[in-house]
Amino acid sequence: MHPWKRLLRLLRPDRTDIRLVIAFAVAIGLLNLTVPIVTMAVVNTVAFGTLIQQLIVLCLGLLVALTIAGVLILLQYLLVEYIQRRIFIRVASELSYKLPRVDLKAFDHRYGPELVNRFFDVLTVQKSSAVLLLDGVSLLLQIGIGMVLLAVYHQLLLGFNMLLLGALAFWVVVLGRGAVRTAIRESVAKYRVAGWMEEIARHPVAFKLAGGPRMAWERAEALTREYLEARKQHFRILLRQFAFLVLLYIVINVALLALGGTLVIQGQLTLGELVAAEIVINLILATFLKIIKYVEAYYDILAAMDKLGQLQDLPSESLTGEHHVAHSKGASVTLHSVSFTYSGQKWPALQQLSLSISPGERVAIVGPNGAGKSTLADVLYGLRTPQSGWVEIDGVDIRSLRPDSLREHVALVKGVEIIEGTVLDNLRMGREEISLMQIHEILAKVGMLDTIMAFPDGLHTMLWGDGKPLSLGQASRLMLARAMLGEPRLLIIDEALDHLDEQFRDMTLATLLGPDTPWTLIVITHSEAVARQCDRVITLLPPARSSPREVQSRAG
Ligand SMILES: Nc1ncnc2c1ncn2[C@@H]1O[C@H](COP(=O)(O)OP(=O)(O)OP(=O)(O)O)[C@@H](O)[C@H]1O
Repeated sequence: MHPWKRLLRLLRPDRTDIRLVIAFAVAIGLLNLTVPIVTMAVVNTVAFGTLIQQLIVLCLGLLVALTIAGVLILLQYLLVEYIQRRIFIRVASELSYKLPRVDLKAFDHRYGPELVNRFFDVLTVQKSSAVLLLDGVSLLLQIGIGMVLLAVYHQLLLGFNMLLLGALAFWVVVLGRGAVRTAIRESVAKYRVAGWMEEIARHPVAFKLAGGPRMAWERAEALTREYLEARKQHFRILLRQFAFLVLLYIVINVALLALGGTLVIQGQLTLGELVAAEIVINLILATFLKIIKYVEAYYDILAAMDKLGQLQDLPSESLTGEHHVAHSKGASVTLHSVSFTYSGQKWPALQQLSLSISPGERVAIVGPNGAGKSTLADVLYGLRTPQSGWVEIDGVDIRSLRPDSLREHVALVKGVEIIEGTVLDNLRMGREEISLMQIHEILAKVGMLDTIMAFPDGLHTMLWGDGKPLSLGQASRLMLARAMLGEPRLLIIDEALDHLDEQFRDMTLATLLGPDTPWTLIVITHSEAVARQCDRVITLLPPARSSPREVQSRAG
């Protein structure tokens, strides 16, 4: 979608306020016209030596007009402030609704947090739209009204208007060609620099390697060069547009003084009219040199909309489908010839995989790196849809279920995903119905209760995105506790137990395998000791590059 269309869509809910801002700008423009008109009247009054009372009346009239204009300016300022706030709220709420629902494949080739940096462009949209609405509109009106006024003074000045309009059209269409494209390219380059800085901060240990700082510097330098090149291209267009405005400013100034003077000499224009016309012209011309600032704001806003569009266009999971209704303990799982290939990959990660897991069964999935174990977990959790074959949970094809409904029955523990918040926030994850008693119980079961309670703030201890102040093993146990709290009917654990020491692993396993647990358990692991404790071990082999693979299964 063109950034312009995106902007219109974003501003649509504010259209009434925007119309008001424009209406105010028209009124302010008209009221400001009283300045040249009164000046003309004063010049004529003084020239003909009329009474002082007339001067007082003129000044009072001017005072009233300018006071009304002042009030309108304040109201306009207020409205634009509200529009800015609403833009922020709308973009923030749209994205916070969208991001948890984004289809995982959107992040296969892009790093999500880096992509989300584009949210900061909402500030550009806010600031630039304020500048354009407050000053840009009145500037255009000032030019428009000024031109009408000039046309009223003399038909020769009408000709001048036509020339001016032609010059402006040339300025926008010809000299401005490619400006939106270069503005977008500049902002892409800007994000690449920011993304690299983020990458350095994200890998503090890797960049402490002997060559790390040099690599960080060299890549930053290369990306900065790319940015400068993109900025130069954009600036070239701005500069040529600005140079044309300066030229126009000089030519018009001189030509109009000469034209006005000639008309006065020929008696076709009064002295007062010449002075007023000069004021009007100078008003137009003074705004001329400022136009470039607004044009740059306009290009920036479109580039920002393009960036925000990258977030708005992220594909979402479909929220259609049935709600899953099943109350039995433990879900059954069946895979029917499931094949899945990542986009851009030549070979499948899963190839014609068939297996069946009974309700309440505890199954270990083992296999070498790259065998497709994590991909299988993603498929079962509804994060990825097989290109062929299908998966049944409780005998229901998961394609016909709403993903959120499926995840009320299925939980996946994969990696360490600690969010910035308290321990309690991290455990509940919005499920306010989970009681403190349940939380204490589950923390004790994964051997984390003493650790958490030893922190001065206990359950209210703040955790940071990287899991600090928890160790990797502690954070993994917190992830397990988070999943178990939801009492899923299918619990999939992707290597989380492999991070634990023997004591905590056995303790957690005892909880996971306990006779009263409500789930069917799938544990993906590289640990023989973990696999041995399960009812059954399924070995996944890397997909044969030419023929369907075998699934080996043995009792645990
Ligand atoms: N996001 C992705 N995009 C493209 N290919 C991927 C992606 N994720 C995994 N793969 C590929 O899919 C195959 C299976 O990967 P998967 O992570 O499922 O293996 P795994 O058995 O879990 O491995 P490990 O034991 O190392 O965790 C691998 O060949 C991998 O390169």
